[in-house]
Amino acid sequence: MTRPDTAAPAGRPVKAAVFGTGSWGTAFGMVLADAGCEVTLWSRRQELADAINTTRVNPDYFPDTRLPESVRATTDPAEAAHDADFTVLAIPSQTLRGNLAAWAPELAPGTVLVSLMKGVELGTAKRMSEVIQEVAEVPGERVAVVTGPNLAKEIVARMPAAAVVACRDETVARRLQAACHTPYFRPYTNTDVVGCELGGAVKNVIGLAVGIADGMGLGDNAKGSLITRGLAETTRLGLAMGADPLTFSGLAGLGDLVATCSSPLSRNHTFGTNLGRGMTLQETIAVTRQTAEGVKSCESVLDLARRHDVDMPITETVVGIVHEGKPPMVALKELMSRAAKPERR
Ligand SMILES: NC(=O)C1=CN([C@@H]2O[C@H](COP(=O)(O)OP(=O)(O)OC[C@H]3O[C@@H](n4cnc5c(N)ncnc54)[C@H](O)[C@@H]3O)[C@@H](O)[C@H]2O)C=CC1
Ligand SMILES: O=C(CO)COP(=O)(O)O
Repeated sequence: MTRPDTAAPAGRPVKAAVFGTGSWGTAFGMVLADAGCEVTLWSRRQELADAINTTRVNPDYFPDTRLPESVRATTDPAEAAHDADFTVLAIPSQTLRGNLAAWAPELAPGTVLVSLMKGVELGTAKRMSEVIQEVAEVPGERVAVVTGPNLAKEIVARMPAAAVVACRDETVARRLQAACHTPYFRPYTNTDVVGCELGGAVKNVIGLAVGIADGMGLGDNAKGSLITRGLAETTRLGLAMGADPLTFSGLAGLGDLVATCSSPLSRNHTFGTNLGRGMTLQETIAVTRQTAEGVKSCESVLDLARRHDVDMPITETVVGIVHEGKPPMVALKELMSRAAKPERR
């Protein structure tokens, strides 16, 4: 594939480095390769990089999926980053700052940094694109976000999905859109980076809430109510932070929320279900082998809400259950007995 814009040198394929060889890093690396990019995955572990290079399979995450020939792996950040047009970050949100500080000196000049992460940093309440700009010292125009209803296990099976590619600079968004567009993966562009990132981070928290309700056996009316009111509180926060409210009725908002809240493949939903069934936090953490971002980000989302003076009762309830040991039944009673109010306020 030649580069999708005239600004880039012609004559070689688009190159992408993907830092993080877990579920989404591996799956998105496959999407990029299927779209014609040359992809280098960065892995923490040599055995995993070796396995990918020799068997074309990531045995830890997708043992039944053969990765395209144009995907290779390395543990050397400089080798992964070399000459990359896109540098994709797919690690747990709370580890981004430290990791990126180490990788920053190796980044290819002019590379576009792409966040796949759906979290908010604890302590600073910063979105991932803000952390990237700060640590890599790049302008917002060189930072993009890919988000939407993209459960990695379905993507590696090449099942159809749409997504959002967001960047303040629409030309950059279009370049990335072209670099990851395949017959099964349909990316739309958006310039509302704030809204797209908030949609992804808060849906994990609402996914936990819906999971808890499912685990408690509260039924589908409760689920529909939580999804809708969850979207309402996400939109309230977004408005306070300057996002476009329409973003939340799109793929980064409603689309992702519906997929997460209805799928047993969602780690956040499953985490919540286990809590709702009566497992303790420690037991639930022990059986969750992958990243469930909402568990940490519920606190940073609530922090953001307080900084912007926004009421987020479902997020507050999730923090109460997950981090303050509040029994789900007590939390439910509190949520249901809040003062009556109009729907749109
Ligand atoms: N799995 C999915 O379906 C989707 C995940 N995401 C987001 O992508 C991000 C990554 O999630 P997944 O790939 O699913 O997680 P994962 O748990 O499957 O993989 C995380 C990867 O990061 C690495 N890692 C863990 N701790 C690290 C550290 N301290 N330093 C460096 N590397 C570390 C792991 O070795 C692994 O390669 C999250 O923010 C998640 O919300 C977004 C869309 C879909
Ligand atoms: O973000 C996701 C789908 O788009 C994945 O959700 P989980 O992290 O809850 O598995």
